Amino acid sequence: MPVTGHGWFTWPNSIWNRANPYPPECRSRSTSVTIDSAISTRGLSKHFGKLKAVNDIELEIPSGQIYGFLGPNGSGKTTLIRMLCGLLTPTAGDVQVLGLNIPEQAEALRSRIGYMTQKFALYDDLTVRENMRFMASIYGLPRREANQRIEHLLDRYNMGAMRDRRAAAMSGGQRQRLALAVATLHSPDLLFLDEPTSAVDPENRRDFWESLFDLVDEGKTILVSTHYMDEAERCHRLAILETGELRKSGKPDQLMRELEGLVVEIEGSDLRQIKNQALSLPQVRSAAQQGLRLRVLMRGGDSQDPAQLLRSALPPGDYEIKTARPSLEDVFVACTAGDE
Ligand SMILES: Nc1ncnc2c1ncn2[C@@H]1O[C@H](COP(=O)(O)OP(=O)(O)OP(=O)(O)O)[C@@H](O)[C@H]1O
Repeated sequence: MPVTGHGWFTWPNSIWNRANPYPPECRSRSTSVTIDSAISTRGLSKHFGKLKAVNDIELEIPSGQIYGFLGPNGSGKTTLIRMLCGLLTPTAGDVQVLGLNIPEQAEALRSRIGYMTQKFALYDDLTVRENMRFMASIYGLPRREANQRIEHLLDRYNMGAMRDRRAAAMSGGQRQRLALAVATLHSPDLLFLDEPTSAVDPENRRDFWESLFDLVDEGKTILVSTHYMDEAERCHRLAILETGELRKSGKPDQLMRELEGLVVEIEGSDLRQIKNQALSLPQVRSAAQQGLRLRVLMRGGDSQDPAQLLRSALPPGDYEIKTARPSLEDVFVACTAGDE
């Protein structure tokens, strides 16, 4: 039967089998990794010609958690994930994943990770069960074990009734569930999810995240890339990326707390005009309207209370100024060039 999808493990074996595809200057210098780290990188870089797609990234990703890469299009999320999986050779740096040096030991890593791409990598002409059977054979699962896993996952992800449906005839949310089932068929310790919710509606996104927390509850580690703030906020920890650089990392609530006192909301009429006036002040980093309010991020470093400062700096008018709780979007704006 002809297939139209692109399976991850159908990529050339040469990717995996090269004895040591790493350039000598970036072979692993250290083999020590703390027991709680699923992933550890030092000076990790990938350059495509002059473009620094990923530049000098240091990461320590704990096991048993959901770790997020938050960044806009082109910030290097996919490139980073592909290097961590051993699918792309770094230009420089050290990578350890599950205690293995990558890419040298990528072959040994292969059976311990699952990878779900934003396009879901399904075979449209195969049914749900055929997709699963095919991937089980690629993972090398014995027939009996494969059948048990397939039945378990069909049940777990509510796909029993659609087992004979072709992937092409499934909705976005159903395809997403199938892609997650396929990526976890071989019970990997570590899951890489590259923008897994970009093609699904909010309800399916919510269910999908619940499934991720179930997997974490079973001891899995999950690395997920996203450009949605609300998704990033669900992660235990995250790294904010921009133009291949790591701008900030930490727990979402800790990152938001760091901005406490610097976010101000203005409610009133003529918000577009107030926005321009606010942006002309040197203490204002950014201003963006959200419904009936103008959200203003201040630069900090000033001893005066930001709300008070704005009240005295803006011309009098029919509006109210209040300090607001920082959001992850504020964190993102504060640590990227999004305000410029
Ligand atoms: N094989 C390649 N050759 C040349 N440039 C590349 C290659 N792969 C990625 N890039 C470039 O590297 C940069 C980072 O791309 P990457 O796909 O990693 O970003 P991303 O954050 O995953 O983006 P998106 O959210 O759009 O998927 C981009 O400028 C991209 O064009």
